[in-house]
Amino acid sequence: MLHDLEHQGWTVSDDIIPAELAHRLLAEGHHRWEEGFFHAAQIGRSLSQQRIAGIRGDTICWLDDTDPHPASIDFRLWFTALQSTLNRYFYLGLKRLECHYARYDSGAGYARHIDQHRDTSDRKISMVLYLNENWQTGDGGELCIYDPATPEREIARIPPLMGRLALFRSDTIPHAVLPCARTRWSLTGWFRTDDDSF
Ligand SMILES: O=C(O)CCC(=O)C(=O)O
Ligand SMILES: [Fe+2]
Repeated sequence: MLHDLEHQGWTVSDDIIPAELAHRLLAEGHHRWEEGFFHAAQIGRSLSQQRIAGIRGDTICWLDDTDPHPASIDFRLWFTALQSTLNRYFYLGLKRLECHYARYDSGAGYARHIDQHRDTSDRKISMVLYLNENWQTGDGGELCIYDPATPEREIARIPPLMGRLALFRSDTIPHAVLPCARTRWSLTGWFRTDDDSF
């Protein structure tokens, strides 16, 4: 996995996250959704933020340090250990992960983009954990990875299966979410090199 991340800039694993943790995270996502904690996702940063549903159709719910949800707390422990591994292996100096639930309604997707914002390089590694049970071929919603040198060229199409984890470089890897045919759940995060601003 680390080898692929190093050499091709992205990697996928189906067994790195404990299955019971993924199921608890999905249940927690449903709960947060039902309680009304999701809001429309935006594109870009602060003042330039805009919502263009045609480009990015998900609604999101950020995790924060003070969340009392047991599954989130366990997930935080888990990705902190992953962060240590990435730092040991790549000397990246990662300090924290910012992370949100994402829920794509049927018909929604996310057009091709790169995760690192133009004016800051603090996002180093992107992580997406998929939380969809019984996802079928016709359900769409695949993560598409494109060639960094030729962004029109698709090099992988990854169905968002329950417990699957994708990791990729935030600065170089163009990717997109194809429109899904049913509700699509995930947790998306970015390992960053800056301190929390609070
Ligand atoms: O959910 C995915 O597969 C990718 C989401 C994504 O690219 C993003 O939120 O920046
Ligand atoms: Fe992205």
